[in-house]
Order: sequence, then structure tokens, then C-alpha cells
Amino acid sequence: MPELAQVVVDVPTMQTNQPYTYQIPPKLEKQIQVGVRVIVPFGKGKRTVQGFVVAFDKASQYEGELKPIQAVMDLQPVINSELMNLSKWLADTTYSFWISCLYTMLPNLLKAKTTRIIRIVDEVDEHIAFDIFHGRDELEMAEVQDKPAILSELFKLQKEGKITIEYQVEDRAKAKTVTGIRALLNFEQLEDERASLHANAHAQNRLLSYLQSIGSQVVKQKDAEHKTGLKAATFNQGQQKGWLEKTPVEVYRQPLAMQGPPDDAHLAAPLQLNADQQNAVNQINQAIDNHDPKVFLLQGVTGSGKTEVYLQSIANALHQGKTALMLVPEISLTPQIVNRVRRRFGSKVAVLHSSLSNGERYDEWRRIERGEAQVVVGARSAIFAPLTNLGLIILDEEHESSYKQDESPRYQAREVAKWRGKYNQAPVVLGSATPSLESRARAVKNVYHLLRLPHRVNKQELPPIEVVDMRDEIKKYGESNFSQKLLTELNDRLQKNEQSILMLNRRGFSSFMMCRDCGNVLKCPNCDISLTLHMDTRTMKCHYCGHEEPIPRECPNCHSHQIRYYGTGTEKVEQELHQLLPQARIIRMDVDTTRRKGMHAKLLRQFGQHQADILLGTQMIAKGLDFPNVTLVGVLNADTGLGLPDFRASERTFDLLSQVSGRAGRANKQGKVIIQTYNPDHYAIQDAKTHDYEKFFDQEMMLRRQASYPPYYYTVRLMASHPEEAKAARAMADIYGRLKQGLLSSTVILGPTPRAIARMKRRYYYQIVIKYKKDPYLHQLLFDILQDTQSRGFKDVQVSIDPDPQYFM
Ligand SMILES: Nc1ncnc2c1ncn2[C@@H]1O[C@H](COP(=O)(O)OP(=O)(O)OP(=O)(O)O)[C@@H](O)[C@H]1O
Ligand SMILES: [Zn+2]
Repeated sequence: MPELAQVVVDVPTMQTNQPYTYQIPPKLEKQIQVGVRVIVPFGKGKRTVQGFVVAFDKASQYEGELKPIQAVMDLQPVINSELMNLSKWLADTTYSFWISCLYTMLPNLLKAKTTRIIRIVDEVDEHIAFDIFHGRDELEMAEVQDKPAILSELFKLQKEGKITIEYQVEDRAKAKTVTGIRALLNFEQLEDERASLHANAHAQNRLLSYLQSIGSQVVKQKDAEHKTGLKAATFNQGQQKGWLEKTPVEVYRQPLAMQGPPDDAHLAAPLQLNADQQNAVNQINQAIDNHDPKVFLLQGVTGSGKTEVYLQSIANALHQGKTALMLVPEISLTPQIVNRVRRRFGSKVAVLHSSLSNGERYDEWRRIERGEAQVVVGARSAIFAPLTNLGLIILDEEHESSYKQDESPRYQAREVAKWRGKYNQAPVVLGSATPSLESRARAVKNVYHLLRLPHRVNKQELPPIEVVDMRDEIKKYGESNFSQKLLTELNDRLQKNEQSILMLNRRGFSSFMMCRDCGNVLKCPNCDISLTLHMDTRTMKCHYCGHEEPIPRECPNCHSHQIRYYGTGTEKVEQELHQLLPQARIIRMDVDTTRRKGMHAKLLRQFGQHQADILLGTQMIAKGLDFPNVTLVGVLNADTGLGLPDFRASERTFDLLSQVSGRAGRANKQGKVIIQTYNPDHYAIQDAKTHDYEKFFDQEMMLRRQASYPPYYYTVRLMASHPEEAKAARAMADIYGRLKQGLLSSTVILGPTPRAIARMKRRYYYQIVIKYKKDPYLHQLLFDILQDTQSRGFKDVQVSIDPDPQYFM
């Protein structure tokens, strides 16, 4: 019997990756397992903190007094053994603290303090019910925690399925219930009741038959009313007569993305695959069947039917009795894909993503944990879904930067997927029309296995792309967001009753106020960035810290009234479009029109039902949309992202243009794309124009090699911040000294420099970027630096270490 437990504690001011050792008091012996949360005393005085049991320990190794664990919060581990292993690896490879990795894997509700509630679900012997529950049908874990005899009784009852033990947090997290009914009499007794009924008591007669038909089941009363056509009053009579009792039935909150799907009886059949799809499915299935943790790169042009390949591979995993995990970049942006998975696998599917309420997310998590859902679709953090027996992991749009978390722990979901694939002996499929350079380079080296879908399912060519030079347009026709060419094409689609998608690229771009007299730009008082004009709220907002102020009437610097609005917001473009094409019906999709829950899906549904001719939006409309009637895609400003100080600027521009172009002509009608740009000769735009991923890849790889960037080199970014600029700079200079001294001379250290947005949320930021191929000293040195940042010398300086950063702003 282990007597000691190692606990990773949650102490924000003093983090470490070393667990602390605690005594296991005899009364808690049965409850302490690896992966449960516990309350432990910490430091001097009476302070207690939450922590996770991560291992057991032998008493003999320790001398002196150890504190005892005070309480256990979970009866079963909330972190299973796979995730426990994963959390260790995660902390190690992302330079983060173990405790934050553990929390990252749990739904929010389990990060907060929770209590365990014990409920009776089946008949329990009367004396037990009395001893333990005192006549109630539920009680809190804390009430019995000190009573070992009662606890072991509870364990036994739980095993027998007579009680359940549930998490419960705050009100909104409580399991949601509706009224259910259950027969109190058996078949014969009900028959006897029928015999004594009045001849014209038809309703009661029907109720009795119904009760006979459900046996000992509990049925939701609403369902029962629906089935029998009886009124609630009849059920009340049944209750008074002692035929039935009412009892709460737990229902799971249905995430919005899942509302209104067909039930399991109407699941969609798989499509007949074309040869390329069949080849991909065969190879993936073979890996599933052989427990081969291969990584596939499924490179398929837009509209080539990648999703169908995913679905049929998932079906095979399920057929083998395994589970499957599918990640998409952002679920609310891609409701169509979620619906396709739901239509194929019905109630086996759980959906996890950030815009679920805490309660919904928790319910979905619990369905997965209990093995009630075998297919999980979700955004980045769903990679930690507690599925057991994983047979397949899919990352759709694998090149998306949203797969990297930009706060601690700074993990890349792609890497976590590979880790879980290995652990479960399951293949990983990375899918994209425009794979990241990193992934494609690995495929070239045969580290990943390349699968190709080079043609569209509809057997049509990818839509032709025309590039319009906006410099000429402005010379000829004056300032406008719309070239003559684009207007002509839009008009043509209106005539033909076809639809168009227009994208306004907002990356690195915003609408700001500038004084025409003194050139002053209105900036955020907390951040080194201009404020953005929002017409809907009539305010100026900071997109980093949320600061908000009224639109100024005069320049705060020189008091001139010549203050003007620059830049192009979606709203302004929408107004212009209304003037140019008054007959067009427009749906605008941007952060403002989609802030409310469910609005994405609603707007897309409206567009799908042809309630509008033009869908105008930001990047959020570039991905995953599959509308057969869309034959024109226009990109209003292709190049706003090209000027950003980031080595991935060209790659992102190429990806975005390829993705959005792919929305046109996906069914039987021919599509067309117009790209407006001020840099028509840039290779990212030229290669997107010819749909030439290979050419872009070669050119970009050459540039990356010349400049020693990924995938040839690895990068790490260190950042220090402090409210005083000098202190942030000094901390970074110190770190620079340690790096210079400790690392190989072949490792490149850039900086320290102020970061591109030097001030944010009232803090100044300095950064260092390390580029390296192999450096045996780097890992430990970075960990030492991380640990030192917890010491007093670093007071108020915050240091972060970001392996493989996605942005350098
Ligand atoms: N074998 C098939 N037979 C008929 N239709 C198919 C087949 N495979 C896919 N489709 C249909 O073709 C369309 C495009 O497929 P899908 O959306 O999976 O492409 P994709 O490769 O994921 O595209 P994108 O990268 O642009 O999102 C869908 O409407 C899908 O239902
Ligand atoms: Zn700000």
C-alpha cells in the first residue's frame, strides 16, 4: 500500500515542475489514485491549495515530517493515465508548468473548485439508504469523506450501479433535468387496475397500456405525452392513483452546432469514392487495422473531397471498435463540416469547442469520458479529449496557425496529435490544400506519408483566377474598393441568379482615425497600437486590451477638426457595395455581426438558402464553405498581410488566397476568382493565381533556407514584459547574456529588441528569437531560465518562452 503521494500543486506565485510529497491519511487510502484532484496544505499557516496526484511514493525514502492530504475532490481520476503521461511531455516540450498543462486538459468547470455529489439511481437497501443518505436521494462527498466504512460501502454500490457519483460546480453546471415518469406497478398489477376502470375512462386505459409497455424504464414525460397523445393531466391522475411516479431525468445540454441534426435512424450513407479518395482511404484504413502510428499528409486541392476521406476512415476506426478524434481550426466558422460528421455518425459524436457554454462543454466532456461518444470533433483543445482506445486522429486544415496555442502551455496540436497517435498505436492524418512548409518538407523526407487528391470531385478544373492591379485602377477610375472588372462580374452573377463571396483581408489591417493637419493617429493609452473605429457601437476600440472611447470630434493633439477615418472596414465596404449594386442582397460576416452565439451558423444558413446574393466577410469566410451556387469569389485586398514583419507572411497570403479561391465553382457550375492587389508580381500572388503549390513551395523553401528559418531551423521566442520599459529591457539583456554563454556558437540569437507591438496592456515587451538546428544545451538552459523567473529577482517581470512561435508581432 502506498503511503505517500506526489502532488503537483497550484500555487500561482511559486510554480515549479517538481511535485511535492504528502502523506496519505488512512481514511483517504482507498480514494487516492493517480489523476485525482486533492486539497493539500501548503506553506506555513493554514493555507490550502488544490493539486493533482501524479504518482505514489514509498515512505522509506523520506525522513522528517510530511503533511497529510486534506481532502480528495474526485472519486475517479479526472486525468487518465494517457493524459497524465501526456501532461508531463507537454510541460517538458513547451516550457510550461506541469500544473497549467493538467488544467489545460480539463473543461473549465473542473478547473474551478468542484464538489462530488452522490446520487441514488437504483434501489438501495433500506438500511444502507438510511445510514448513508439519511432518507435523502443525494449527498455531498464531503459529508462522508471521513467515514471509511461508509466510503467502501459507496464504492461497492457504485460498482453495482445503484448510485452515481457526479461532479457538480456552480448552479449552471448542474446536470440539467426534465420530468420523467416510471411505472410503480408491474404488468399484472396494472392489468388489475384496468379491470376496475370505468368503461369510458379511455385516457386512463391508454395510460395503463403505455405503462405496461415501458416496463421498468424511466421515460421523459414530454416523450410519453407525445407517444400516447395524452395530456399532462392524465399523467397527474396516474400519479395520484399510485400507478406511476415522477422522477428527474438528466438530459445533456445540446451544443448549438449540434441542434437539429437528423436522429440516428436517418444517418447519411457514405458516398461512392473516386479512385484517389479510395486509395487514400485504403492506406489510412490499413494503418488503423495494423495499429501503425503513421503520419499521413493528405494534400488535396480545394473541393477534392478530403472530408469524405476523413469520414470513411473514421467509420473504419469505429468498425474496429475504436474511437476517432477530428480537429478543425475553428468550429463556429465551419458548421458545415460538423454537420456532415453528425449526419454520418449521429449520437456517437461529441463536439468540443471554445464557444460552448461551460455547462455544455462539461456535458460533452463527460459523454466522452464515459465512453458514450466515440467520435469527437473539436477545435485545438479537443486534442485532449479523454477518448480511450483511439484508432485515428485527423487534423483538417493542418496548416492553420490556430492549432498553436499562444498562451501557456504553448502547444502545437499537431505535435500533440502525433504523441497520442504513437501512444495509442493509431495513425494521424494531416489534411490540407496548402500544407504548412514544415509538414510538406517532412513528407518530402518520407517522415510523413504523402497522399494526394489532385482533382476536384466535380472533375472540373480549379477556377481561373484573374489578378487586378489596383494601382492602375485608381489611376484610371479614382479611389474605390471595387475594380471595374469585379463590378462587372458581380453584376453578371446577379443577372444569372448565382452567388458571390467577397473577402476583405483584415490581417495586419485596421480602420483608424488620423488628423489631416498634424498626422496624429489616435492610439490606445495602454498599448502601442492604433484604435479601431467601430460604427455599430460608435466607439474607438483597442483590439488588444479592449479599451474603448468615444469617437473624437477634434484631434486630441492639435485640436483641428480635420480628423479623418482611414482604412477599409467591412461596414464601409458594405455601404459602398450598396451604392454600387443597389439591387444586391448582402450578408456581412465579421466580428461585429457574429458576436452573438450561433450567428455564424445562422448567416451561413441564410446564404446557403440563397437569401442573399453576396457574402461579404473577413478571413472567417475563407475556410471550409461548400456552397454549390457560388461561382464568383472576389478578394478586395490580397496583400495587406504581405508587409507584416513575419517570415510566414508570404505563406499565409498564399494559403489564404488558395483557400478562398477554392470556394468558387465547387459543384456543376464553372467558378471564377478576382484578386485585387497592389503587388501583382509578388510570387505568393502569382503562384496562387496559377494554383501552383509546388512552385510556391520551392521558392519559399529556398528563401527559408537562405534566411535560416523553419523548416530548416527551429525557432524559440523569449519575451519579457514589465510596466517599466527599462526593467523589461534589462531582464532580456540578462537572459541574452546567459544564452550567449550557454549555447553553441552555431545557434543564432536575435535581439533583444522591443517587439513589433512594443507596449500592450500597460506593459512593455522585449524579445529574443533563437534559431537553431541542434543544440544540446538549449533545453535545460531554457528550463533553468523559466524556473528562475519564479524567483524574487524577477519581481513583476513576466517571462514567456515560446517554442515554434507562429507570430512575431
Ligand atoms: N466521392 C464523392 N462523390 C460525390 N461527391 C463527393 C464525393 N466526395 C466528396 N463529394 C462532395 O464534394 C464536395 C467537396 O468535398 P469536400 O468539402 O470534402 O472537399 P474538401 O477537399 O474538404 O474541400 P476544401 O479543402 O475546399 O474544404 C462536397 O459537397 C462533398 O459532398
Ligand atoms: Zn489597448
